[in-house]
Amino acid sequence: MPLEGKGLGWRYGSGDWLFQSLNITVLPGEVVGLFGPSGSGKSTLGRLLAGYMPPMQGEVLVGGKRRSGHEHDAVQLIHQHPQLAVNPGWRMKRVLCEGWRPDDSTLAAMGVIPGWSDRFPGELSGGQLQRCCIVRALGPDTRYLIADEITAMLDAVSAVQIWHGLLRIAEERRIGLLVISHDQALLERICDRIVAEFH
Ligand SMILES: Nc1ncnc2c1ncn2[C@@H]1O[C@H](COP(=O)(O)OP(=O)(O)OP(=O)(O)O)[C@@H](O)[C@H]1O
Repeated sequence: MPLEGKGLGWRYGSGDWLFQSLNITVLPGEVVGLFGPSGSGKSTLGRLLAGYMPPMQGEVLVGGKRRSGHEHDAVQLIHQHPQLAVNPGWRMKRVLCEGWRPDDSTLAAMGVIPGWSDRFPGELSGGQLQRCCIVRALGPDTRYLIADEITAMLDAVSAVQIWHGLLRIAEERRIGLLVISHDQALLERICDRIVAEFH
């Protein structure tokens, strides 16, 4: 069941179109990089594919079926800043279990340790919190993950650990990844192919 954007178009308000007639496909288990100039609309495209907002033109299909605007199950989006993606007043055990009850192997693969359970998000580093956000998004219904600059703010060691764990899980579960990044070297290293321009 592919994730497909067909003929997608978006603009904010009455501004110029960020993109029109844009086609993109991610297959199960495929790692696709999305590279483009700053402000070209990569994050916007990610939000459309994840169902955060309905496209102004075109459609998003999962397994050939058109999705409505508010389904977040099969396609999950991970943001650059995990601090903005969690409730700061919840302890991590509650954050982690927001969508599903993570199994031990997923927690271990992403390096999430039990000692963090009673902490609040503000008591974890950015990299630790990002790992938790990734685990939270890897519920049993997840087929595609949109990773929007998910390691851009992390040190190289944390970034390598996160990609190592995530790519392993994605391969095992045949989850398709759309990796949005400014880091061309990273994309070349981890992606099966790179979509470098909007068309
Ligand atoms: N909510 C919004 N209202 C108005 N304009 C917006 C909104 N969100 C984004 N934009 C504008 O739309 C354009 C595309 O933004 P977007 O974040 O999708 O680009 P991007 O390619 O991901 O950029 P970057 O690589 O810098 O993160 C930018 O010019 C941005 O200022």
